[in-house]
Amino acid sequence: MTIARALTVAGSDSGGGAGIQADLKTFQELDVFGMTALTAVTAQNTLGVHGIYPLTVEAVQKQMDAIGEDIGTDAVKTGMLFNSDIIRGVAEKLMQYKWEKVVVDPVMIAKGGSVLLLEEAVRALREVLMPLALVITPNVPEAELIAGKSIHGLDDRKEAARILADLGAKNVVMKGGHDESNPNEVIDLLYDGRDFYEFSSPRQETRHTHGTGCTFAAAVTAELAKGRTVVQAVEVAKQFIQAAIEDTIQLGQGHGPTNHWAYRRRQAAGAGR
Ligand SMILES: Nc1ncnc2c1ncn2[C@@H]1O[C@H](COP(=O)(O)OP(=O)(O)OP(=O)(O)O)[C@@H](O)[C@H]1O
Ligand SMILES: Cc1ncc(COP(=O)(O)O)c(N)n1
Repeated sequence: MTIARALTVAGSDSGGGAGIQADLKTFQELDVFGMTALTAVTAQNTLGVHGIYPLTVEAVQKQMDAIGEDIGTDAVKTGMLFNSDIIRGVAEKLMQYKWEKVVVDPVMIAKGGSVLLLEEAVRALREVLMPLALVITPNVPEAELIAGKSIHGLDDRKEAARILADLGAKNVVMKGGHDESNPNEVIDLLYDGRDFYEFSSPRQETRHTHGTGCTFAAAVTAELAKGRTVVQAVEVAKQFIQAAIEDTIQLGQGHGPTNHWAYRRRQAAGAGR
């Protein structure tokens, strides 16, 4: 039996809703064998981030070597990278192993405001990592910072997507969760350097959205690992995150995690009809 493989290079969320925990759960639910290279450990729950403990560049690179020299991978996702040294170290390994299906989720700030990417690292993200990205998945504040442009509504998002593509990302998915210009819908916008594609869903009224960004990007990565096109992968990821947000599981006292089982259960229920 052959199985698609995916590697996530990201931080650990002890609360299980975001970071490598969200990525592994998503890979598993989409029938992809998940592997990890940890960049940092966070002490985190639904109320916020209570501690950040970054790993050394050597530790991150050794983990990537362990995968590259033995198991290999069909796609790679990057999440919380924390500082410019880690970004440069990760970029070096992506090039060494010629991993080309690379999804960069430019994680910067956690829900409660904690900094998951130091300010000094934004330049390295822009200059070193973005040119290696097959897909980059910024939310609105991340896109504003990378593109150096304020964003209000869909036209601004399109303009920012063009700027990000000019920085080297082959495909840009501008996520719409933070775009409050449309109160009824969440539109994720894909730009492939030529055309725009819109993926829309009803906006859910919920505070249980911790880890939506990680989960969405992990689903894109899993589908790419299985050989889907970028458009197909984003389509599945949108359905996956919509199900995970709708079928809420209500854990913790703050921003709770999403439901990583929901998509598979819906598929199974649909197949049984
Ligand atoms: N209220 C919502 N209703 C439906 N879908 C949503 C909602 N909020 C976010 N999403 C979806 O979740 C994914 C992540 O979107 P968002 O723009 O919030 O990214 P993010 O800010 O990186 O995530 P997070 O808020 O977890 O940090 C996108 O696919 C988006 O469409
Ligand atoms: C370790 C870690 N990585 C990423 C995020 C952001 O998660 P998201 O933007 O998906 O809510 C997080 N809160 N913790």
